[in-house]
Amino acid sequence: MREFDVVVIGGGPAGENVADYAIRGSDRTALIVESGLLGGECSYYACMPSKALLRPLDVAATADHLQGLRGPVPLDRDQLLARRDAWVSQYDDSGQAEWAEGAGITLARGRGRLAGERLVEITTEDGKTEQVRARLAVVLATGSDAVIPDAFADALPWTSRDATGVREVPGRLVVVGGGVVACEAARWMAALGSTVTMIVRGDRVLERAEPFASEAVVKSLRDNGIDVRFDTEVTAVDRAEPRDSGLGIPHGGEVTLTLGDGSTLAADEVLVATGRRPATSGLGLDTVGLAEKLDPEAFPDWLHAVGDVSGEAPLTHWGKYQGRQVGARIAADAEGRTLPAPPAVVPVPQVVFTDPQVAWVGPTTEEARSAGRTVRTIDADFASAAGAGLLRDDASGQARLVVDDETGVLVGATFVGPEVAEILHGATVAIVGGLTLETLSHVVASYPTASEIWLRLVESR
Ligand SMILES: Cc1cc2nc3c(=O)[nH]c(=O)nc-3n(C[C@H](O)[C@H](O)[C@H](O)COP(=O)(O)OP(=O)(O)OC[C@H]3O[C@@H](n4cnc5c(N)ncnc54)[C@H](O)[C@@H]3O)c2cc1C
Ligand SMILES: NC(=O)c1ccc[n+]([C@@H]2O[C@H](COP(=O)([O-])OP(=O)(O)OC[C@H]3O[C@@H](n4cnc5c(N)ncnc54)[C@H](O)[C@@H]3O)[C@@H](O)[C@H]2O)c1
Repeated sequence: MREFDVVVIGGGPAGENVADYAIRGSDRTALIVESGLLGGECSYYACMPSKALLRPLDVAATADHLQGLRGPVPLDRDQLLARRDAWVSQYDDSGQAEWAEGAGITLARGRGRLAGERLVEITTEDGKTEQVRARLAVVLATGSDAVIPDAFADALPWTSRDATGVREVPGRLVVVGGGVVACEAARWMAALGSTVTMIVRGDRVLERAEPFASEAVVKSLRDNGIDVRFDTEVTAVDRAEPRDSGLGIPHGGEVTLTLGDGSTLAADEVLVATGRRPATSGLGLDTVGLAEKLDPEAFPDWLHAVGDVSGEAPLTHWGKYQGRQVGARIAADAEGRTLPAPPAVVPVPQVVFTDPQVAWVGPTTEEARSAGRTVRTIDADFASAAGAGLLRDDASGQARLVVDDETGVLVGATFVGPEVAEILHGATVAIVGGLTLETLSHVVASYPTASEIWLRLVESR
């Protein structure tokens, strides 16, 4: 039986990081078991292709709103899809496999499952099985799967994989959901030529963001011709000849959706963007006495979970952080070292690549108050900073800080506006560092950059 110090099931960003950090600079060994493409959902079907499709749209929207340039910038659909294909390396993971080899990580192609204490069974595509033993640790890093509500299952709807991997653009597309996938995908699908209707069961999109962020995104989706319908549910779905026609190609004939008020809506494809669930099925958790719903508290000391499967924030950067933390801990334990304690607060940042962009870190006002904190908010018009106004002629948006009322310490921040993705990190640094507004008043941003929004915020305190 082959033995490794660390065996990781799942080679997405979280799994790659944990393997790397557990062995780097040592003679320890690590195995990653991967059933799909090394690099995971993020690299081929999620973050990378979606952002490859969205970035040119951002640049075009900016160019269309800059006096001195003659717009509108035309979109070249084939070239946009070719850009996506380049960013997913034509769905070829040999570059990632080379990286793993260079990092000293062994790769096993196949599906992994626990088969007892420190044991992992690998089943290859041709049905062969092999058991391997982990001397130090087994790490679950299998990611998450798209949730498809029962009413949609027989219609073989598109999931985010098809939207990011789009090859044939459906004429009429219904997007179900009002979360991050729905808002981002509606945007690039409309730009590619679909007539998009968004069906949102609640009364706002981006439920976890500050309400002003949701409002700004809805306005822009509507300005881009997207029909956003709130408080609407789908009660039945019928499809002519559903078939598995392949990634990014409509999965059959016309789809008819029956809505809560009894009306119907016809479309050429329906994209289900109703959340994701940790990929724990078939992982053999029962072989070590664990339930399929992961409870890391119940884990034996040799077992860990990182990334989406852990049930924590389903974001690549968070999974990578977990991977670095767990990997470093495995290395430190093996070497008898003690790691420095992490900071008291490590908040999760999130960027939504809509137009305007939405970026936040830490709790929103409502989240902080429901958690029993006494906080106050400080708001500023995003365009009030000269550098923000210079980004594009129609620059607008809002910035909000959530501040502990007693101590003046920053606990959360939200930015809505062009390019705010790149402003967010300052807020994350300030929160991890426990900075007060008083200290932030000495943090000088260059003129004229959009970062001067911090000055406007601090001045309003
Ligand atoms: C459309 C979309 C866009 C997104 N955009 C962003 C973004 O811009 N920024 C961001 O931070 N996050 C984004 N996310 C979220 C991000 O994709 C995930 O948080 C991230 O991929 C999680 O990484 P992971 O390593 O936990 O899992 P994954 O990336 O899902 O990787 C898990 C890997 O495990 C493999 N696997 C599963 N089961 C087994 C098994 N039993 N044996 C062997 N291998 C197995 C899978 O094949 C896969 O390769 C997006 C998600 C979607 C759906
Ligand atoms: N830019 C980014 O960082 C980025 C981009 C895309 C996805 N992601 C990550 O991927 C995760 C999954 O994204 P998502 O948009 O699928 O999930 P989500 O949790 O963000 O949103 C799900 C949406 O579907 C709705 N919904 C849930 N069940 C439903 C049902 N049965 N019928 C109708 N509507 C229903 C919810 O009300 C919500 O509006 C997110 O949590 C996000 O962290 C991140």
